[in-house]
Amino acid sequence: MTTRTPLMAGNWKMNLNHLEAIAHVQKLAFALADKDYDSVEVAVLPPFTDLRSVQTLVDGDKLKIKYGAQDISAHDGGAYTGEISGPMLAKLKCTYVAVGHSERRQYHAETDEVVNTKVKAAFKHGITPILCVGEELEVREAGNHVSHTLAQVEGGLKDVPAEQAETVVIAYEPVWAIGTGKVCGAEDAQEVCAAIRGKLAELYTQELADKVRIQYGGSVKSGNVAEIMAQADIDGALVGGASLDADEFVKIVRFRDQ
Ligand SMILES: O=C(CO)COP(=O)(O)O
Repeated sequence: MTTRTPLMAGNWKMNLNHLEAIAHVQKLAFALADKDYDSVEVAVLPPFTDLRSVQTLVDGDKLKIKYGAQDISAHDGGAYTGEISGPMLAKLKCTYVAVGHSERRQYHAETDEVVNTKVKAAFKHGITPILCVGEELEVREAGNHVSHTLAQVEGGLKDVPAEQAETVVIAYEPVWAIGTGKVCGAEDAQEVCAAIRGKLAELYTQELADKVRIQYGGSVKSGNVAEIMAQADIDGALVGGASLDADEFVKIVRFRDQ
């Protein structure tokens, strides 16, 4: 049997300045016990301006919490005003980076091609991409949610070799469930996550597909996380709003108690 350690990651989006970030991570560190980290990997994805502060705290206090960024430049350096490169994130010891979040696709016109170059940039610098995929409401209503999402998986992983792809994290986040309070039904989420695993098996091997962690994201809270995590192909959650409340995020990490 494959054992995939669940990954609970808090995507803070554009919330919490660096001082608030320190206070928030300290609260999480205080509340989480060693036994929590034994069975779940816990990560936060703060804004870029918080990363150095979070790194200093995690290093200084030897915290088990992991952290990462919300985006990465496709380029390693140069005249790209406003962008943050893989080497910069690697220097900050980021474990993860979210790539292709629907808000980047929507507001920054990120295509699957752009997302693919960012996935490759992350791997090049030893950072694990959390490849975000998921359909808009019209797509689901038209019944095309599976094919739409699988095309994003295939596009995001184009020409990514198996030895890298086996460590990718995929986050299935139906756009209509993000920040809306409308959680995707656990079985509906499972349908798409199982199809994503099937696609990975087709692109690579079943063995590789069985290793990859697939998260669900979209209005995850302590009240619905247990049902979501009970699904066979869901290996964690990418949590937006609820991750800004430390107590609530800790309850999500302890989904087995909910
Ligand atoms: O986009 C999300 C995480 O990346 C989900 O956001 P919410 O949990 O606020 O719906």
